[in-house]
Amino acid sequence: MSFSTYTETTTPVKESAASSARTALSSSKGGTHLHLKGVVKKFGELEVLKGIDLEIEKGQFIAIVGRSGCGKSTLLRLIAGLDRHNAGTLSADGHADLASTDIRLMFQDDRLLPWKSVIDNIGLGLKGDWKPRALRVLEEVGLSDKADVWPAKLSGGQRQRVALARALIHQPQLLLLDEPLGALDALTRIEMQRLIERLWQQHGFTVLLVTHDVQEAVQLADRVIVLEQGQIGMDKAVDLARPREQASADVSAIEGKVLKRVLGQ
Ligand SMILES: Nc1ncnc2c1ncn2[C@@H]1O[C@H](COP(=O)(O)OP(=O)(O)OP(=O)(O)O)[C@@H](O)[C@H]1O
Repeated sequence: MSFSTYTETTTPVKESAASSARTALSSSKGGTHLHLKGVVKKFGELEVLKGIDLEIEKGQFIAIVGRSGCGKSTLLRLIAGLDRHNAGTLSADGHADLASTDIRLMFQDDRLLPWKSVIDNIGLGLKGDWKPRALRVLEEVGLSDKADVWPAKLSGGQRQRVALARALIHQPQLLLLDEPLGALDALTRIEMQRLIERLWQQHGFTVLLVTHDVQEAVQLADRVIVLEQGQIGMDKAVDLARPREQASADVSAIEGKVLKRVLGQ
């Protein structure tokens, strides 16, 4: 995937024509969206990803968990096109690269520009009459009244909502979330989890969420993938009705299995 087709939510340098023209994806799942085959990533002598094979369906919510340093962020960065893999292939919708897929990436650090208002952060890099769309996505994330506010005046949770809005305005097909809720307090985190789930259900984009929180993974995802030592150690389907109660027996049972695997027990 070339850098020209990828824009981080931090630096949305272009408005993708494909994105504007594309109607919202159907929320129905089906068909392979993302296909990774034998993906290897090395940093010098260190082989971080050792031949990842992964098929993700359109509209699926995937959570990636695993011990610190197992390669979760590296995998996301390869899919985002921020880094190059050493071997294997990554393709989307049958194309030999990810060039035709609109991908947005969101980090734990919201990376808002402090010298721009909320709405100007959302419209960063966009051309034409983007303000009505920016106001719409702000409404979707529950911040209609914050359009003209400086980021410094917002709470951590509100800033992450703006970061989400900044991704949403591009109508992404694939949303990559790298520990986006890691720095939030427990209650704000739950609110954000619900928001992400609702937006995913409404928009139908595919989500890859990297998280350290196994409970969060099981609560939100259709599949939880455990990365261990650069390989997929577990690929667990979570076939539970939504919304899922944090403390429900079903969630806890799957959480226990995944946690065991993460801990290598
Ligand atoms: N640019 C880089 N140069 C050299 N080594 C790197 C680079 N990026 C990551 N690594 C190494 O690759 C391994 C995997 O890193 P990565 O950030 O993908 O792990 P992670 O699973 O996301 O960890 P964490 O959960 O702590 O965020 C680590 O050993 C890390 O030090």
